[in-house]
Amino acid sequence: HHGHHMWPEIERVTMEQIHYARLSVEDSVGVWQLFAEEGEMKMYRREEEVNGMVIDPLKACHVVKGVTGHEVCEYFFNPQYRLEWEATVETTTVLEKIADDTLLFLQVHKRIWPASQRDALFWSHMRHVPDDKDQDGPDIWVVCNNSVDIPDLPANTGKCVRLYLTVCLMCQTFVDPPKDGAKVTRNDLTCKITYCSVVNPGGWAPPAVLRAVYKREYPKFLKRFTNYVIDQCQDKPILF
Ligand SMILES: O=S(=O)(CCO)c1ccc(-c2ccc(C3CCCC3)c([C@H]3C[C@H]3c3ccccn3)c2)cc1
Repeated sequence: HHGHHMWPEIERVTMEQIHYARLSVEDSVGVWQLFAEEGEMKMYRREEEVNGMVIDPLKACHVVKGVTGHEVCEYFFNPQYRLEWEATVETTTVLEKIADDTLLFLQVHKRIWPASQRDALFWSHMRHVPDDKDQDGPDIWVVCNNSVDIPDLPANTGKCVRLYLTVCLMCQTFVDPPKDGAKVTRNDLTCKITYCSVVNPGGWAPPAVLRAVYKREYPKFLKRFTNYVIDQCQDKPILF
């Protein structure tokens, strides 16, 4: 797939998003506000507007027991599971298989009152980031979603307003080695999840309204997704 014309952008955006996901909210540029906290899940946002449109960057940090980062990324990436956990997506279509780990999606999102209905055209790339030099480096899996413009699929021609997104789901897996060489079980697994997203709604909506929708929808979204993965994995062999 390295011959695909989108590949240089996919490579650049994925590596850039991994860099930003790894920055802790403490030492990141700009002020992150904690706007939601539920158990291990902490959600931060920065208030940013472009041409009067809210595009608040979001960073969510979550810790989930009993699954690996590979499993979390697989359920996020693979279109066959999408409609089982994505409550705000009406239809999802794979327009092109760029590679086994890279797909081009066209998604129609459900209308979220009072905003008009949105669609999104984006590539989605899943990658296992090799450990650092030493063996016990972090075991990281990521999925990066990034909007693209395709002349044959122009924005805003039908009923939907085209939104623009850059999303990165980064997962780090930790295994607590069980006593005396016993087999690793799901109880020994901890997955540290960092979810970063910037969504440009593509058309003006009242900032206060959009921020209320973000505040309500993002915690629901990440909780529903992670609970879905835990549920799907619990009686399956571990995928490291
Ligand atoms: O992680 S993904 O790549 C998963 C791919 O399926 C992803 C997640 C979320 C969105 C999305 C799309 C539309 C909206 C807004 C914009 C104006 C009106 C709706 C929002 C804001 C409202 C926030 C939100 C957060 C989570 C779920 C839905 N709604 C988010 C897109 C892609």
